[in-house]
Amino acid sequence: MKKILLVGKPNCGKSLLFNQLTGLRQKVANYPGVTVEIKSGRMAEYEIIDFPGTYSLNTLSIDEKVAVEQLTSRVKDEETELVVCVLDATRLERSLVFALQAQQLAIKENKQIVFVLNFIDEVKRFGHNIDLDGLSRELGAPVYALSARSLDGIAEFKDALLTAEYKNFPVQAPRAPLETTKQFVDFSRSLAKTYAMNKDVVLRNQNRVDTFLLNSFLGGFAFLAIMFVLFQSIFTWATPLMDGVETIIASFAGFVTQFTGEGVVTDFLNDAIFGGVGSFLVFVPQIMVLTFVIGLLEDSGYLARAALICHKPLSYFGLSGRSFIPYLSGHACAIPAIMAARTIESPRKRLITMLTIPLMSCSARLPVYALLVSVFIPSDQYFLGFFNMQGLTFFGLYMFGIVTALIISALLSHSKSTEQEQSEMPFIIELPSYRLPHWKPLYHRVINSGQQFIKRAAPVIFMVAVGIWVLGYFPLNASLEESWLGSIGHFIEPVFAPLGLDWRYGIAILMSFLAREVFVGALGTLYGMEGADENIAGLAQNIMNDGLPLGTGIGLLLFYVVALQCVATVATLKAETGNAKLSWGLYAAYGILAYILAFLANTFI
Ligand SMILES: Nc1nc2c(ncn2[C@@H]2O[C@H](COP(=O)(O)OP(=O)(O)OP(=O)(O)O)[C@@H](O)[C@H]2O)c(=O)[nH]1
Ligand SMILES: [Mg+2]
Repeated sequence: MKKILLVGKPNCGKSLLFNQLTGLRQKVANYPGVTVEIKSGRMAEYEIIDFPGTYSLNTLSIDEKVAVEQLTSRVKDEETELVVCVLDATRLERSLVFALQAQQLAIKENKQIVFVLNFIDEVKRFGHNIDLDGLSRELGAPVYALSARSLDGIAEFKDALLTAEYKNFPVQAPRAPLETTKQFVDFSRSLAKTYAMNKDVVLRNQNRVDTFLLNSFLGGFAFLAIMFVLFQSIFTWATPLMDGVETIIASFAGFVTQFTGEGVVTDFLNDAIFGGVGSFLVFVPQIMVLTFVIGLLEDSGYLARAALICHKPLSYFGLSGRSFIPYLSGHACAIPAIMAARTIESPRKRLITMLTIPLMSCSARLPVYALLVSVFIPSDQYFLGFFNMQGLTFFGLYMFGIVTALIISALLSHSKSTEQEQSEMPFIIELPSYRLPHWKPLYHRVINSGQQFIKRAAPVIFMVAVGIWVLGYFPLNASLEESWLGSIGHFIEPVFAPLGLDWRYGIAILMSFLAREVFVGALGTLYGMEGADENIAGLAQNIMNDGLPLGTGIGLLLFYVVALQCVATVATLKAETGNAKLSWGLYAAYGILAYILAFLANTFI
């Protein structure tokens, strides 16, 4: 298939353009280094390939190096028809250096290249007009202007690609001789001077906000406030939605079981389906709220600033400011976060970041946290009369994960050798413009997060719920305690007794090593079978009736903060580090640490 390559500097809108051309939904966000892997999609008879952003072809960081190697080989590929080089029209000078290098590469392979000036909506808003023909003559290639966001000029550009109109333009070199790096930089500067809008205009608004947000004292304070609001909102905003889902499931269960009458079918539906799978569906809104809040932050332009503010404090723990973004996105899911760590320049800091990302409280932990917090922390207690205690505990759990990750990072980086130290790269990050988040990708991301959560966890939870139910139902007419499940449970009980937990929790915890969310589904099924049918989705109330002490509850929560119960994360770690032993070792190590913490909390609180 004929291929079109989409290249350009980081954060110039390649992925948004890719999405508009192919109809796919690649991740788009307002900081450099969002795309770390090549992705392809189709537009008519063409295959469009979205590349990770690169500042230059002679580059420093690992992720860019990989991208450059891929780019070089793809340009050589016979099927490659065209290179589309995307430029940020509001930052022309910075975009041009790479653009000119990419052009040189294309010319060498006798491939056609076109330039796309993206962000034309912003350029227009500033009242500036770019002379496209003039720029095209200077560059010796066709130049198109468009906005991947407002869709201005997209249809025309698509047309130009489909009709291969660019072929009328012979492959030729730019006007200036380009050999040394200085010549590239000088030519970019002179083009920007003639064609780009006045830099001061763009920077003025931004600088006003940044004097506050990047100020070492106020900025630090603002950072903490933003993080606090972020984690609090997951709890407070989602509560009414979760109550709504709970009510829907309960009434649906009532409606369905009305037809099945009394007997084994109703028991099964109530316990395994509504009690097991249903009690986990209650948490879908929370995952969507979390994705929404992280998405807002990612698309606003603040993240790169946060990375900058955090660079110094993080470096005390052997990490880099660049670790901040993977850490934050690890709160949604560890898998993309581990991959995002590719943008970290230093191999050692990258490894440490990857090994500690699983301690960030990912969305799969949310159901477990929410359930246990509502059991152990009263909903009507306030700290200083203002902060809800449940919300604060939630925040505390996230913090516990982060602090543990920092401590482990510090310990790991302690053994640094001088040779490795010398190979460390400087921390550089480009600050993007502040922007109102784009609703469409954000909307898709939020919906997608809910769907993915269900898709990933529901089959496992379903199987576990059914498995538990069957084992618990037989031998017929025996109590749960005397069932097959009960016998297995009592066999493993001694392992969990030091944590203050009985065999039912033991089963739920063991099962949750398949995936964390299973804990909720497994407990839901178990309680359903114990005859708490009248309160299908009200699992929290059922656990509360058990009267477990606070220390046990906190121990259980800490266990879930630390344990690495996600096989997919281990697989990603294995792929990214190339070290299977290390990855499974980490799975075991975090499991043991989690157990010790739960034991200590149960014993001493
Ligand atoms: N206003 C405006 N915003 C845009 C336009 N194109 C992209 N954006 C925004 O710019 C940011 C970066 O877009 P991406 O598509 O992620 O950029 P990218 O080039 O793929 O970035 P990397 O993957 O990091 O190299 C996002 O916040 C987009 O919503 C545009 O034409 N106008
Ligand atoms: Mg991208």
